[in-house]
Amino acid sequence: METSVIGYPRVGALRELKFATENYLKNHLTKERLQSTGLKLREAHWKTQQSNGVDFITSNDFSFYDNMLDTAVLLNVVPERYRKLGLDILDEYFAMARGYQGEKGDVKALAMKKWFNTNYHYMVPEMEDETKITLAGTKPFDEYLEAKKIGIETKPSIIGPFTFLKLTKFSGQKEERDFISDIIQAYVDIIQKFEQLGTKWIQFEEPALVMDIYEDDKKLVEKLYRPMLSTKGKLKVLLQTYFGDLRDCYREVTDLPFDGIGLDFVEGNKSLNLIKKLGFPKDKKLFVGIVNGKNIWRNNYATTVKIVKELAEHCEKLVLSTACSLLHVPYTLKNENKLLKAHKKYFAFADEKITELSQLKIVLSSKDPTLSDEYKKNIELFSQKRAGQNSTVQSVVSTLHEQDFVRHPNFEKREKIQKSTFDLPLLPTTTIGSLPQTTEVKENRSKFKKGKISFEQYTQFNKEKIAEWVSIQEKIGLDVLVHGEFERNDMVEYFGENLDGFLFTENAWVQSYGTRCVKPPIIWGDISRSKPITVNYSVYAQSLTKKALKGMLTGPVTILNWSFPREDISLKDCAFQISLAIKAEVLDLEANGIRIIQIDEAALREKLPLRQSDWHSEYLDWAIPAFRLVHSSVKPDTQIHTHMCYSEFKDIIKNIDAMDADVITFEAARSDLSIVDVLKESGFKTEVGPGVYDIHSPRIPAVEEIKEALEKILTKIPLEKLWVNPDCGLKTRGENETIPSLENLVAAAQKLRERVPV
Ligand SMILES: CN1c2c(nc(N)[nH]c2=O)NC[C@@H]1CNc1ccc(C(=O)N[C@@H](CCC(=O)N[C@@H](CCC(=O)N[C@@H](CCC(=O)O)C(=O)O)C(=O)O)C(=O)O)cc1
Ligand SMILES: N[C@@H](CCS)C(=O)O
Ligand SMILES: [Zn+2]
Repeated sequence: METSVIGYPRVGALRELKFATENYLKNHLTKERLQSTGLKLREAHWKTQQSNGVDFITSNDFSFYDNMLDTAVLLNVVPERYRKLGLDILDEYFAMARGYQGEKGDVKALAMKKWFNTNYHYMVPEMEDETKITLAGTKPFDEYLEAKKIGIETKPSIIGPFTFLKLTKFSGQKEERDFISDIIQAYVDIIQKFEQLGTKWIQFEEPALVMDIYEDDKKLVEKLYRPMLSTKGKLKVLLQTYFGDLRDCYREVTDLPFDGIGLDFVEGNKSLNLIKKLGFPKDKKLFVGIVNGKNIWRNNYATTVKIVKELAEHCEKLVLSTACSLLHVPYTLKNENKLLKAHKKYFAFADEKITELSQLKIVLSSKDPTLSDEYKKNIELFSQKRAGQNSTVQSVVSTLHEQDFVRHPNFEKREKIQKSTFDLPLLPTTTIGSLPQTTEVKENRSKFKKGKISFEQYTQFNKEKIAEWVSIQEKIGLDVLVHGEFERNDMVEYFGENLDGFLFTENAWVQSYGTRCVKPPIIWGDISRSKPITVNYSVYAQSLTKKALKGMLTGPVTILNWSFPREDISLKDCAFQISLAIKAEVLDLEANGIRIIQIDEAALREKLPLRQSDWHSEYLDWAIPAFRLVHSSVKPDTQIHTHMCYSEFKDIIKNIDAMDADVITFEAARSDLSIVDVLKESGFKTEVGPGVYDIHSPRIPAVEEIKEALEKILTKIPLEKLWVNPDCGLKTRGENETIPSLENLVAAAQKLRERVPV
């Protein structure tokens, strides 16, 4: 039996690529040094997989920013505004990713969106009417040859044409169908080029096939792949799907002349049944996605062996594979010195997952898999009961009542009460919470963690920073202030560190977008709060100003979705446990005089099933209540805000309104304010702050630009419902970018207020 890895992480076990790229972007590192860091990482990654006996090692899974962006550049899908800058290829690439403001021009970045149901974000390709799709790059070929040079035959991976088209934005009059013949030709050229290079296998990634697929899409798949596959000669083609199953198009896909098809048996609930019911073509290899690429718990060998045995009855050629790219898990447990052995043995990061693949290969190749040592050890591990139970929390969750999820009085009454309590101007200005995490802010935390400074010194620094920024915010003229989140490494990891039931890591970084990474905490046991978490800093910050200052919390669904969740209890129960802990924090903030509390639910959509038919039964029916439970007991004049970013909101907008917050801020500028139409059409009741500028770009938005955005929004949203704020938190920005941007935001709001008759 062979093994395959769909993709390997790329940022470096110690985030080498992040630091090199950020230094290059600050002009602290040459292009050559950046390129050589990339090459070293690629080689190391291939060798790790080779030494673990992986048979299908992927190339072109590396990227300096994002694979979707790489594919766009490869296919010549580069909007004219970036070409016009006249930059070299790499800098043009970064301009698309981050925007550009300099001597050559001023352009915004491409839109950024969540990659299916993960916390990874991709750059949205933009097709203009003038775009001519053609094979315009050499990256996949170059990287294939690099691996070959060191003696490793890889399967190059490229986002497939179906997924590429489905995730692309068409900015002109032309539509998807106008680009089909060109995209086919470009992919034919890719196939032929690999054929010439003597490549054995190529992988097309098509996660969009696990979404709801209708007749038109099935026809499109056929239209794209038939001609592509007719030119493949000796080259073998693997169609790799992940994040779900192919229930809508299984027959059509298996009828196409692929040489291998990769299916997901972790998230693909129906994959096994599809094969049992409809069979699997004898001439194709089935790549069995069985090692979870998104969570860090060890693979259960008994379950895997059972599934593989069942599959073997229907398929002749099986290849064991990861269920998706390992991009979504950290590199290795080897760099975790603080996790106890007793905990570590339950986990598998990317490298340990590769070891699991090689163990499973041996286990499954033996006559009786159940007799092998590795199998027995694994059975033993899964038979042990883990510590970490909290019966009080379990019993509170089990006795929750309908009324626990309802806030009184209703929204309309609260809105009136709050308008008079807060007496804010029209178009109140605010920010999303975090303020620049400068080198000093990070150093302060790092010194405290290493024991170089005391808790008092650490806290004192944060308080000084808060005081400095309360004063800056007042000077800028913002109406509702924030304390700045200087004490937080991350909005989820921080709460994980302060709640019972979580474990944390030292180096378990996972890429979220571009050079930015997160260290998701691990949910080990039942979750509870033993002490107030944010009250001291919030109360201190509020004491410095007469203006309202928002208490800042992360919501239960987001804490759950951006952690590595347990697999032994339901997500619903786990979410409710977190709700109760955050609810206690909300009530403490309120009791200590904090009158506006923001409960971020940036990841609300993340675990929403990719298929609409599964939404309610599997997710929304507990995710929305989980949020309502957190704020249902606050007073009518306590204003509850929430915030969301980088997701598709359109189809769940009514559910978002049903969260029953008083105000919601959305990321919008990065996706062309498309949310505004949705808000209007849905009759959204909650007050809203669609972000008026993109915070992931170093660009400083001009007053006029923000004013225009606001004017556009005001054609759809009533003036008295509108808040003015950036897209998301400002932690990734420098102070020199943040202050002028916020000054311009306040000036834009001011100009519009002046036009309103009193
Ligand atoms: C808002 N978003 C978030 C998402 N997911 C989260 N879990 N959190 C989010 O805020 N998803 C959607 C969006 C966009 N995604 C992100 C993700 C990550 C960042 C980000 O800025 N990440 C930082 C790391 C943050 C952190 O944990 N910092 C730690 C450690 C800092 C560190 O590296 N220290 C080094 C020194 C290096 C240096 O830079 O000086 C050391 O100690 O050796 C901390 O501050 O303690 C990143 O840099 O990637 C933003 C948006
Ligand atoms: N309060 C958080 C939300 C990010 S989604 C922040 O401002 O960083
Ligand atoms: Zn956000």
